Formats: sequence, structure tokens, C-alpha cells
Amino acid sequence: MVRRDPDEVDLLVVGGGKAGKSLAMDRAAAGWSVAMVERDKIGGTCINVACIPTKSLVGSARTLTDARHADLMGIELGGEPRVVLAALRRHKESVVGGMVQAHRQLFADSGMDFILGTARFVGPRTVEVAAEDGSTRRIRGRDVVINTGTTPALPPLPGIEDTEIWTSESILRLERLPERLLILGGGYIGCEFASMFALFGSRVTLVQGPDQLLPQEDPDIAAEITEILTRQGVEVRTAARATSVRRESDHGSVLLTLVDGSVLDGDELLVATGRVPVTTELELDATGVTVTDRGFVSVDDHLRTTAEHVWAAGDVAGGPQFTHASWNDFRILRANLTGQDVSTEGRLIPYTVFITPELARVGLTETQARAAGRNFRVAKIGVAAIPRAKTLHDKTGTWKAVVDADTDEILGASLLGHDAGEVIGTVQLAMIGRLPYQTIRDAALSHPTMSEGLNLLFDTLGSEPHRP
Ligand SMILES: Cc1cc2nc3c(=O)[nH]c(=O)nc-3n(C[C@H](O)[C@H](O)[C@H](O)COP(=O)(O)OP(=O)(O)OC[C@H]3O[C@@H](n4cnc5c(N)ncnc54)[C@H](O)[C@@H]3O)c2cc1C
Ligand SMILES: NC(=O)c1ccc[n+]([C@@H]2O[C@H](COP(=O)([O-])OP(=O)(O)OC[C@H]3O[C@@H](n4cnc5c(N)ncnc54)[C@H](O)[C@@H]3O)[C@@H](O)[C@H]2O)c1
Repeated sequence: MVRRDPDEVDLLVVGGGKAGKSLAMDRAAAGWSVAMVERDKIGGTCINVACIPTKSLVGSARTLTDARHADLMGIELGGEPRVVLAALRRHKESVVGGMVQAHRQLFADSGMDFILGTARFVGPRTVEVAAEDGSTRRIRGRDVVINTGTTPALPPLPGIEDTEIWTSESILRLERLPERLLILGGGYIGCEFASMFALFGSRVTLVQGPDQLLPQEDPDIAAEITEILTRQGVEVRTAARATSVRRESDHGSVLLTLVDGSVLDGDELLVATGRVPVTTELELDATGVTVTDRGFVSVDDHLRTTAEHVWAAGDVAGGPQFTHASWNDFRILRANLTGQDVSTEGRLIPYTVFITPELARVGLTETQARAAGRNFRVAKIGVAAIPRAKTLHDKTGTWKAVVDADTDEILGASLLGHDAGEVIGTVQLAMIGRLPYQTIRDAALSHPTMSEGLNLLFDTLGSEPHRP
């Protein structure tokens, strides 16, 4: 049955990603009438097919690595540690399933109207929802938030449409652990899966179009990541453009031809060449929302779209594609919907690439500081100098920070090494507080922690006090 009269609500959320679900729960709990439409992933991309399952598996890869190196720590294990695929899948599914269940409950407790179905716009601030149960209904919001995220992009590679390949979603079904895994794309997803599957025991070949992995990073850091992955058994092919792909037979090898004529042969191919916004089926014209030339929803620095009272947040709004960025969008939207005036301008979004060991980043790289014409100094240490790393026999990596030579403020940091993602927050807070680097250098940080390495890092710039 199609109900033609739209249900009127204070807030309509289209797509239940991090920003949308947080806002829906928050406003419903505050007494607003709220409807949230989610196509199929209760809790959104991060929980179901992105951060949470991948980091659960990174945890497994690290447990395996620790077990392999247990003898270094004076521990003897019986037999060669190995992956048990069914148990690996159970581990991942229990983490994901637990979080999905918790979200179902949180949605219900908040009092929102949670609808599993696909929404498309049919008029100003109005969607028609084809619900999972077969019914159709129309909903109009006083305010509307679009939070439909992104989905894996497939490059226009001859043969790709006819070849069974994996994306970051299908690989997570863990149907098998391929002996030989090809990965196309050496960005966040490509590097994380390459490290993880190499540690699980696959022979991985990572094919990257540009001449370095993670092109947004400094070349010295990217080169060290290449070395780390190579030591883990990954064959890294940079400046390698693929020209076609095909399978030998239905279940045969996948063959990836490169521009130099060489042909790579694998059991599976993971395509990790970026993500595209989920906007094409939304019929955004009907609500007066325009998109950028890359298909993202056009927003201003308050996350307002081109239509009155229609907002967008998270990946689909074209900002940095991280869950914590989307969560920060929620805070901005909540403020702007409740009479405050908050923008995205100047916000600092860090990130961590969960290879093993991990790379954590905030602010400017050295390359970006140079390009911006900044007068800067670089602090740099090897992780091997940090006492905590010695106690763990985990001394791989380099820490770098860029500081303003005139003001002593920290402009950015690249921390590659054990638990770097836990340490970057300290640097970020110093940056938010506009502290001179000497404040961290001279702070008594607890020993022996990885954070203590920040004393050593900034010590490399000398012992002079900050002169305001
Ligand atoms: C493999 C992988 C690993 C990642 N790891 C990390 C990480 O470690 N840390 C990190 O910060 N980020 C990570 N990311 C990025 C992170 O997952 C995204 O930035 C984040 O999930 C984006 O959230 P969002 O709020 O934009 O919306 P999403 O969580 O993408 O939610 C959008 C929702 O909208 C729904 N939807 C779409 N169209 C419709 C429609 N027409 N009607 C109804 N519903 C609709 C979708 O089903 C989806 O649930 C990773 C991404 C991938 C792919
Ligand atoms: N730890 C994290 O926070 C995390 C983890 C995974 C993903 N993500 C998010 O997901 C987004 C998407 O990740 P991604 O790795 O798919 O995208 P990406 O843009 O980071 O990397 C894709 C890489 O593939 C290369 N490439 C594109 N087409 C190619 C081709 N035909 N042949 C060879 N190389 C090609 C690109 O040059 C690029 O370096 C990221 O922007 C990131 O924000 C975050």
C-alpha cells in the first residue's frame, strides 16, 4: 500500500551513518519527532563493513604476529600459530553482530521512528520510502539530513565488469584465505588489507597507480611503509597502471595486465581504488539539492546544502572520509539545528592507517608545509629510541613532526610505529590548544609509554625555551 499523504516530522534522516544515527537518537531523546531511513546496514558502513570488521581482523593479524614472535619475549607456544578461517569469521561477526544489536536497542530506546528501507526524494524535504517489508510511505521533515555515505568505486578497467572481483565489502565475508591475493590501489584500504592478509599468510601483490603508496604522505614515510609491507611479504608495485583484468576460467586465476605488459596472476583480486558518493539514486533534484562534479552533495561550511533546511553530513558531503569526521559533523549539525552557529572551518581531523605497525597523522606533512610556503623545522626520531618499543621488541617506524619556526607551534605530525594512533591525540590536543612544541618536550610524560617518545621527538629541536 502507498500512503500519499506524507508523515510530517521535525527531523528526517536519510541514511543511518555515524552523523545521521547520532543526530536521530539525540534529537528523538530530546523530544523531537524523528524518522530515520536506513537501506540495509543497521549502524551504518563503519560498523557493518568498514572500520569495525577490518580492525577486528587487524587485531587478529597482530595476535598472530605476536604469537610468531613470542619466543623473543621468553614465551614458548606449542606448534606454529595459524589462522583458523571459521574462527576468524566468528570473531569478526561477533564484534559486528554485537554492535548491530546494540544499535537496534539504542534506536528503539531513543524513541525515533527507525525505518529499514530505501529513500528517494519526491518533493521538497520529502522522501518516498520503499520499506523492507514491502510497504511504501512518504515522509516530510521540517529539517532533513542526508547521510548516505560512499560505496566502493570500480575503475574503468577493461574486463572488470565480467570478472568476479572482491571489494572491501565482499572480502570481509572471509569465504577463503587466498594463497595469492592481488590488490589494486595502494591507499588506506589497499595498504590495510595488504598488511593484514600478508600477516595471515597470503602472498600479496599490491598494485598502485601513482609512484608511491599513500600519495598524501611524505615520501620518506611512504618509502618506509613500502619496506615494512615488503618485509611482511607483500610485493609492492608502484607506478603500475593496470590495463585489463580477466579470469582464466570460472574459478581459475585472475589475471591483471599492467601497462608495461606484465601479467600478474592471483587467486583473488581486491579492488581498492577509492569510494564514490551514494547520491545517484536519491533524486536530489526533487528537493533542490545540487551535487559537485564528483557527485558529492554540495555543502557550505555549516553543512547546509543548496536547499533550505536540508543538510548533509559524513562521506556524502565530500569531506574527509572518516567515522570521526562524520561524528564531528553530527556535533556541528546538532549545534546549528538548535540555534547555535558552528562551522567546519579550521577543524583538525587526524587519522590512523591500520597497517602493522600503524601510521597516525594529524595536520600538515613536511611536503604540505613546504608547498604552503611555511617557515618550518622538522623533528624526527626512529621508534627504536623509545624505551617502550624496546621492551616490546617492536622498534619499527619513524616519528616526524613539523613545527612553525617563527611561533614554535606544531603544524603536524606523522607517527609510524607501535600504537601510534593512541599517541596522535596528544599532539592533536597540543595543536588545538596552540601550544608551543616545548610544552610537550618538557612535560614529564609517564615512563615507559609510547607517548613518552614525544619528549624525545621534540628534544631533537634543541633545548631552548619557547620565546613568545
Ligand atoms: C574498509 C574500510 C575501512 C575503514 N576504516 C576506517 C577506520 O579505521 N577509521 C575511520 O575513521 N574510517 C574508516 N573508514 C571510513 C568510514 O567507514 C567512513 O568514513 C564512515 O563510515 C562514513 O560514515 P557516514 O556517516 O558518511 O555514513 P555511512 O556509515 O556510510 O552510512 C550511510 C548509510 O546510508 C545508507 N543509505 C544509502 N543510500 C540510502 C537510501 N537511498 N536510503 C536509505 N539509506 C541509504 C547506507 O546503507 C548506509 O548505512 C573505512 C572505510 C572502509 C571502506
Ligand atoms: N584507517 C582509516 O581511517 C581508513 C581505512 C580505510 C578506508 N578509509 C577511508 O576510505 C576512503 C577510501 O579508501 P581507498 O583506499 O579506497 O581510497 P584511496 O583514495 O585512499 O586510495 C586509492 C588508491 O588507489 C589508486 N588508484 C586509483 N585507481 C587506480 C588504478 N586504476 N590502478 C591503480 N591504482 C589506482 C589511487 O591513486 C589511490 O592512491 C579513504 O579516503 C579513507 O578516508 C579510512
